[in-house]
Amino acid sequence: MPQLADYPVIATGKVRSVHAVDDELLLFVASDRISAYDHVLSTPIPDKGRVLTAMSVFWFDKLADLAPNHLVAWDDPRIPAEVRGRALLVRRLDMVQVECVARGYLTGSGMVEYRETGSVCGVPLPEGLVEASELAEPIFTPATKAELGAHDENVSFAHVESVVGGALAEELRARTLQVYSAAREHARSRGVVLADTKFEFGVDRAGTLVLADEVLTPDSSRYWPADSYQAGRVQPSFDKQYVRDWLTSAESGWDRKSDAPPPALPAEVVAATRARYVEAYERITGLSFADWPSA
Ligand SMILES: N#Cc1c(N)ncnc1-c1cnn(Cc2cccc(F)c2)c1
Repeated sequence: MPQLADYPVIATGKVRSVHAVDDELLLFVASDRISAYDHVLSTPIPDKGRVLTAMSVFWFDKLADLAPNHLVAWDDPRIPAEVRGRALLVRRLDMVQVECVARGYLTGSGMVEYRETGSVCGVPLPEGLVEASELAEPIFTPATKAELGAHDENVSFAHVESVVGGALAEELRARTLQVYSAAREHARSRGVVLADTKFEFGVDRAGTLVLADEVLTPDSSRYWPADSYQAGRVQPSFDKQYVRDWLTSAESGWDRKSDAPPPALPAEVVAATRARYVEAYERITGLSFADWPSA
């Protein structure tokens, strides 16, 4: 049985990494680390990596007719036992260097840009929109990948065309909006608002556009509880609100405007956050997390 150390690291993020298995295959590993307020917290959330991996697998399968994806296997002897359940065997692609974001609601960096310019990524929007307003149609708001720790930079469609060419830019936009719309409809039927999401694509040897990275996880998307949705205020995050509320409470003793790193999370916040990740998975998939493989 292989060890994770046998597979050289080819990419690392705040909470995940990509390792080389052979010329054709990579191992995509999700950790239990959680980030909040642009900090990776010192306290892991048990099973977060497994829940997010299970969610990607569900969505890859659900959306396979709309978009070919890079998933090869999630339970395979080439996956080291130590990361079983939180690692995916994926095929190596030529990655497109554009963060493909779809937004059905106005929040985050989109809201900031709208307040300043009345548009997002050059897409003009109606006047009078407020925090968390639902958009009449979802919009493609691409970004360029920032260095580790910095925020991605929103760019225009014309910029994407200049980077990848007109045809591929149009295909990225069309596929991003198509997959977001299908996922959003399913999530809404399960009582969850999929406000926005970020896809990464690659191109295979045949020149086919392939959905890669993680997809439609709470780390790559904003999920809000539908029953408390109300435009005009910042919505509670389905998965991270307990962490955010504790970190900004007097109890934590932390000042998010300071340079100090966030304190360790209390056990009850960790447990409640783990439960929210499992709840998100089970509500969206209708499956039991207990059936998902583990180390
Ligand atoms: N997925 C995928 C993939 C693929 N199927 N083929 C080739 N390269 C990649 C690949 C390389 N880096 N990233 C982004 C990235 C950065 C940092 C950490 C991460 F986990 C992931 C994606």
